[in-house]
Amino acid sequence: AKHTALPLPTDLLDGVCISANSLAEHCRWGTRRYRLDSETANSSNDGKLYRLGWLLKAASLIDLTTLAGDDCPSNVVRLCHKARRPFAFAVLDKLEFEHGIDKDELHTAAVCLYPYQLAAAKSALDQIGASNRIRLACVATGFPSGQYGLESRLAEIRWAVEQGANEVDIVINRTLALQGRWSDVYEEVRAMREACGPSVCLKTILGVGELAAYETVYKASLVCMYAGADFIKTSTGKESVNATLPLSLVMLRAISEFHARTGRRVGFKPAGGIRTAADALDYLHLVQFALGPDWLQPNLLRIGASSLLGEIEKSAFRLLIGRDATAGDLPMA
Ligand SMILES: O=C[C@H](O)COP(=O)(O)O
Repeated sequence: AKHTALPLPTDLLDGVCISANSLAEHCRWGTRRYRLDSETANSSNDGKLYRLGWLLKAASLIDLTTLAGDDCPSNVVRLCHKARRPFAFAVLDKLEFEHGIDKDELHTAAVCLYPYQLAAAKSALDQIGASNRIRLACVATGFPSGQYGLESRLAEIRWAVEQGANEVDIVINRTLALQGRWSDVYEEVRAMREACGPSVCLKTILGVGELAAYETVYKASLVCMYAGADFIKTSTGKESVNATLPLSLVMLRAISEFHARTGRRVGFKPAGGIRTAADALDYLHLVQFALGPDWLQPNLLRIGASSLLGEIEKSAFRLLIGRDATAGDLPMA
């Protein structure tokens, strides 16, 4: 069951103060720990398997995204196929025959699109028998700016749900957040929660790069969770600053605070600018450190990314096949 809104405690946002130093220290440490260099990974079998395991985990958490003005059914259908078979056949065969991994179990968590592309994606996923494995996510509410009247933003959500979206990624109204009008942010997100209905997953995008201060990111995170968000998401990918480790840590601390106060587990979705395999592993580590290993599963963690999967595929190819992939090795990338 998806979350419902809870009343916003009146003193919730009083005295919030976040030290930039503690965030920076932790994020530097996190980065060092998971960046196995390719030499270590190639020379030691343990290092190789360790890295491979984390790469497969990262791939399984991706919301494979296309959000371009020139999206058409052709690239949307290819994206759905890629989500279902994320790696080249040479990689899948090695994983199956040498590591006992069932290649049917390897796929991304979701595809994420504009609402207009939902019909094409839904029919592609149905056709390849993947609708029960890969979630159909779409952005809504005047993405990416959110600078539209509430009624039209709510109508977009309803239309997306009618088109078959299982998950809706809304943007919060950054104007209200920057003005500190938290009860208005809460009411808007609560209305969006209602527009999704009880079975559609609501992800709230904060647009952290536009929120100006760590405290604002923390408060926006809490307000969205009280309003019924199932996930809080960093960014649209369209701001000039998107996901970063320190801003993510602020959101993870808010998730932890919310969990302590209410017993509810809310998911986290870093998105925007996460491109390399090492970036992805940094985020997995950060989440594991801040919230524990329970959060490393698709109902509590997603990575929103358009090009990351191709980089993970190249890393997996190098580890398993022992050379760099050429364009012909990765036909659908
Ligand atoms: O939600 C996902 C983001 O829009 C993707 O951003 P990206 O293209 O920088 O990976």
